Amino acid sequence: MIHIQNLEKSYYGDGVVTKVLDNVNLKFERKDFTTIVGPSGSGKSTLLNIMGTLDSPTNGKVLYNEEDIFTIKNNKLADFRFQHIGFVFQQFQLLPTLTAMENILAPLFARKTTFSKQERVEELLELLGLGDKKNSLPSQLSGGQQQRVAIARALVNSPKWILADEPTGNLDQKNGEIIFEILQKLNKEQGCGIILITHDDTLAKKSDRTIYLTDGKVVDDVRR
Ligand SMILES: Nc1ncnc2c1ncn2[C@@H]1O[C@H](COP(=O)(O)OP(=O)(O)OP(=O)(O)O)[C@@H](O)[C@H]1O
Repeated sequence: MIHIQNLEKSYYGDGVVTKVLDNVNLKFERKDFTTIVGPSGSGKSTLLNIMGTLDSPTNGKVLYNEEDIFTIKNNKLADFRFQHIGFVFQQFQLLPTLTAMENILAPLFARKTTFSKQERVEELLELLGLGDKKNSLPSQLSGGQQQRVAIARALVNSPKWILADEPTGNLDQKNGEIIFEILQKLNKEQGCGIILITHDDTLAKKSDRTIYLTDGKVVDDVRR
């Protein structure tokens, strides 16, 4: 479970304080596919980045199974992220000079694993329908295929959570739906908790729960 308590994020500049997140309190369970929606600038990415330890709050706590992630020492934070969280972004963020297979393996570089890296990458390529693309460079792949490589990379260490910031934002509707269905399957069949930001209302309505943010505040929380 992820438990967010009294979360606040403010930016200070030119003598002005901008409150981007205002007293956010939420609990997330791994069984749910949760979407976060809201107008541009409402604080969605800031919230997800803080939940993923990519940014820090001004006040408040983020607990993973009761552990306050902002008390974890900096040198241990990368390990925490590696074990618990897979990130997926709108811009895919693949390394352009590495093949699909090498991109998927990148998070395991210089890490010892209890599983065979080669077997894991083959399994993921198969799962995401990329079996024939393992030696392709990102530039040789379509947007949908690049996003599937990015999802495989996020999954390589079997994280408990996937945090996805508009993963379908750069894709056409059909590819957006394919990506959404892959994430849905991961949630329902492998118990991977999904928290996904989207501007697409149709996709949001297909999720188990939608959190609505406006001006940094949770204004609605709908379960289906
Ligand atoms: N480093 C920063 N310094 C100052 N203000 C910032 C900084 N990062 C974000 N903000 C502000 O915080 C607010 C929330 O930004 P955020 O990216 O979280 O919104 P969002 O809901 O994800 O928007 P979008 O849908 O456009 O991606 C915005 O008003 C933005 O300008």
